[in-house]
Amino acid sequence: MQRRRESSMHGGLWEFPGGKVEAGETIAGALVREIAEELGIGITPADLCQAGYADGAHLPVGEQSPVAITLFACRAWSGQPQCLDGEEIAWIAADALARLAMPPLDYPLAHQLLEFMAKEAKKSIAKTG
Ligand SMILES: Nc1nc2c([nH]c(=O)n2[C@H]2C[C@H](O)[C@@H](COP(=O)(O)OP(=O)(O)OP(=O)(O)O)O2)c(=O)[nH]1
Repeated sequence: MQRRRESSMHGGLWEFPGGKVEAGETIAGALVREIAEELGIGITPADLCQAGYADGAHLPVGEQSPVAITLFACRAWSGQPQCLDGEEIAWIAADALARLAMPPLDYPLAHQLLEFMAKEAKKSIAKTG
């Protein structure tokens, strides 16, 4: 997880690393670029698997935002993550994410990530068992 710069919108809160899709990019292509910029590691679209999605519909009426976030799990990368853009970065266990102070959409994403990981674990047990 990455803690946003104090001076930014949602400053000081923890979020999944990533960022906005630019014109002409795919969502996965934008994530490859953002992860290189923010963490200095190399990932490829082939290693990404969609793990969640959240938009204003996940928030209470009156708190809705125009932002939509797609969450990807990444199975492999090259290099060591460094904090190049935020205040700090940290590995956080998925079941502890909801206790972090995060922007609103990251809570439903953290919940979906737990469900995704549980499904993946079941698949892996079925394959080996
Ligand atoms: N992670 C997260 N971001 C949110 C939520 N709601 C919301 O408006 N945002 C905004 C904050 C940021 O402006 C934007 C995410 O884009 P970003 O990570 O590229 O952040 P940024 O604008 O500070 O960075 P940048 O374009 O300068 O690189 O979405 C939310 O619930 N979670």
